[in-house]
Amino acid sequence: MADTATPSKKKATKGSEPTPFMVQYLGIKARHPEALLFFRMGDFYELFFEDAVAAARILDITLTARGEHDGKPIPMAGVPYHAAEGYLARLIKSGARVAVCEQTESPAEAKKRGSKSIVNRDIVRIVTPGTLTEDSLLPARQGQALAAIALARGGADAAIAVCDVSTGRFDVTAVAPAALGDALLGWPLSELLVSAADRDHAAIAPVLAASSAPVTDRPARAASPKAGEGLLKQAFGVAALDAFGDFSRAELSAIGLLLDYVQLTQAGADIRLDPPSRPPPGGHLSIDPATRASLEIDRAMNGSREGSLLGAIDRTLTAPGARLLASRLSRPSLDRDEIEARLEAVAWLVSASDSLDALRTRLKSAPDLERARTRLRLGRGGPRDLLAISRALQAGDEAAGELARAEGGLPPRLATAAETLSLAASPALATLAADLARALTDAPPMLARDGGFIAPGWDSALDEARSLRDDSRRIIAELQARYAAETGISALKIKFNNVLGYFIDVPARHGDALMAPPLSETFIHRQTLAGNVRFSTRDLADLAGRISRAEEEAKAREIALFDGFCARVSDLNTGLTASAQAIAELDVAGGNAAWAIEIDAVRPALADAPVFEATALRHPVVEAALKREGQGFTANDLSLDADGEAGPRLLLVTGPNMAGKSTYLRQAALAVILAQSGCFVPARALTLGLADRVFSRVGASDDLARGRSTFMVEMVETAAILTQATDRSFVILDEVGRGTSTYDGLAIAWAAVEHLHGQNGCRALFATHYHELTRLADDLPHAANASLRAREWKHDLVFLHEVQPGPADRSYGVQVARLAGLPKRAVARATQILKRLEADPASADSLPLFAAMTEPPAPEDTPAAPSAPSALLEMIADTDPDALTPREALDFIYRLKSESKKNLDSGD
Ligand SMILES: Nc1ncnc2c1ncn2[C@@H]1O[C@H](COP(=O)(O)OP(=O)(O)OP(=O)(O)O)[C@@H](O)[C@H]1O
Repeated sequence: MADTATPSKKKATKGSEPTPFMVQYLGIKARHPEALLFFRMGDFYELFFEDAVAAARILDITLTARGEHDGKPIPMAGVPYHAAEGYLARLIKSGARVAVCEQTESPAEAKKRGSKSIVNRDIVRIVTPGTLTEDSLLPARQGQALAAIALARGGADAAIAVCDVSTGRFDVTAVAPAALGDALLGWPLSELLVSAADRDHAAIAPVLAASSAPVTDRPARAASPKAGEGLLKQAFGVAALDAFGDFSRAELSAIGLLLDYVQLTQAGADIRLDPPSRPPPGGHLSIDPATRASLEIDRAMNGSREGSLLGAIDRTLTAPGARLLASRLSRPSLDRDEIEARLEAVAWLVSASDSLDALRTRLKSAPDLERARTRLRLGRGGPRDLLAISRALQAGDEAAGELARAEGGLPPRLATAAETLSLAASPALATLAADLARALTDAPPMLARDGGFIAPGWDSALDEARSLRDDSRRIIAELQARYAAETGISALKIKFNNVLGYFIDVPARHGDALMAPPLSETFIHRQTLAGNVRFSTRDLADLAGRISRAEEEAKAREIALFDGFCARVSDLNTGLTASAQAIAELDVAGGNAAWAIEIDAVRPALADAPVFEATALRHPVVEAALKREGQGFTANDLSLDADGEAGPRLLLVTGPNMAGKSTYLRQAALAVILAQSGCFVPARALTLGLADRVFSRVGASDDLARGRSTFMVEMVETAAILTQATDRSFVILDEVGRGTSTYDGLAIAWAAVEHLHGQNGCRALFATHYHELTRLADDLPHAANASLRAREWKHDLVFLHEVQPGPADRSYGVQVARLAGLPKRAVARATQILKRLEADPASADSLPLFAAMTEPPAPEDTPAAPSAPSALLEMIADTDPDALTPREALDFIYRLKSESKKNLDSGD
């Protein structure tokens, strides 16, 4: 219930003296002026002053006014407590942060301190984009990262600290200051912290400018290495940091910045993170944001997951598994042993399909253990989180059992995960899982205070309190029957409401009888309404007291049991973390195996040499899209070797528009990413020397938000590639130079190819429409040409999507334009111009080309009038699909194929 000390009209101040309520409000607000203050008043969170105006605008809720301050009305807006999460989500999404201020005592407690006392309140949490834990505010299948960056030794050293407060993950990495931006890549960043002292440093400013996540400034003192060390020791209850390894000053500074903020946003509550982990020695395959976007790794161009690589390959069944897969695809590995271990697990499951099916059936029922246990540790969990832990442990144990049953030895990854999940090997977790399964009801409420989640039979004190409560209810029913008999009023009822509590209710016409002796000795009048009169009795009051005491006792007992379980969860945190990770590991291996079987993918072979040798490689996303439309995908080979031995270092890819150049380029880059993430690849075979970076520059796109033109974006990205690619990198460049005039574009593309080939020395694919570039293959020792085949057939262009050695013969741009529906007149004119240009390139400068067309050109290449049906069409028309056996249908397809080949070969 709210206290009454709201800024009501009556209590409004006329002059400068604020009400006690206002003093409390302003005092709390002053502690976090940058956050919107959600001020708890009874069943609402109220916002005042500018906060109310901002929230009303963002949430589209009513802005009212309540009372006055400094002689002016106080703007006010409110959201119901029970629906607060949805409003919070919208505020956070709009970039706001919210300080949640709760009542820390009941109005009754406040009254005890004095009749005019107002209820004490305090901030319990600051909700920011990087510190969410609620399921409803977080995408289940995606992680979130709160990162802090810091410098030390005058900017000579740098470090990042990253955590996910919803799962407890905590990572610390020392990096070169120039590599700070790279080190942040691949994290699903939702908030970035920086110290005011570092903000303008040359190594930091560009990182902040490029950050896709909101940046939060923190005072310099929060980034002191000393403070970082202190917080780290305090958070993990250790006297010395030896257990975690050595930390540099920059690392401690980043840790300090991060932990201080976590503590601040949890309003000083204990920090609940897992011990800090360091990155693998080799680091990760680095993928910059432009490459990530153009390869559509976790998000398609339109921003959705569908159409992305992740969307196409994700077959995981649990939320932790989905998050692990997303993080692996975002930060593929550079560590050959690690990659082989992941691949080994997938390969084993691919070959043991019975175990795979059984494993996946078990994992299907595993809830999000990772986030559930973190919420419980943060004091934000509920009975449903306890149930999630019990069910996940159970499912994990069953999954481990399925693997243990399989014949032959398990690969190390699966064996370790199965061992971790086997409850027989972890008695404490086994007991916790069993206790929770017995103690909890099947569908417990979200919040512990709603009660009713402990099953009967678990706790005798609770059962006793409940039976007392239920008993009392039975006694009330008996009392009602007795009073009805004694008074002769059959309509007499015992009812309950929040104002009177339990009372006796009779129709108005019987009221007088109860108010007159002798009944008035028993019945005490409470209230007269239009149609009813209400009474109480001493017995009823006694009983009501017993019921409410029993109810309170039952509730308190349930809360105590809940707290007990939370403490056990906290004590078993290390084991639960390991279980959550093991479930994710099994789920990713199982999901990858299921996908590999489904789309016929193979295990990539890893090599020392910087090669990429693929047979029948496919593009997983384009193939899936074509399959949905009932069309097939043409697989292609590709052989590259940065050393120039097993194949060219750089391949120039030409071919008509729409022939499949971009697809060919991208599928190669995606194969590198898939393989180094530990996934199989859609090919018949792939041998890969690990790449340190993948770069992609595909298609032109404006970055209007940052005020850059298409061409500028293209050049900035190309520059990044030419300056950063090493001989271990893998680069795809598509139509670089297209965004400017022909000669400038050609010159830039030319120089880029030479640079990649001679300076960077990396494996590269370069798609271009500049035919002149194909000559480079003659001059550069490790460059070669390849092209995508297309055929003209009956005035139409047929794309074969097959890659062949050598440059494309011509570009077919005009034919593609016709396919796209350019008006016939324009197509005819384009053909005319093209012919002249081909005959005499110098004519581009001479007149009639750009003069208006006076005479329509002869429509020489407009499609012919419908010709006699081709043999192919006749064959199809003559066939009745329903009359064919499967075998005949297959034969028919072969005949169609051979007929179509005849047509194409004859150029018909
Ligand atoms: N190997 C393939 N097998 C089947 N269909 C393909 C294949 N490659 C590409 N396609 C189809 O062709 C379409 C165009 O491919 P893509 O964008 O790669 O062509 P492009 O040569 O790069 O075109 P442009 O030069 O106009 O950019 C794809 O959307 C896909 O539907």
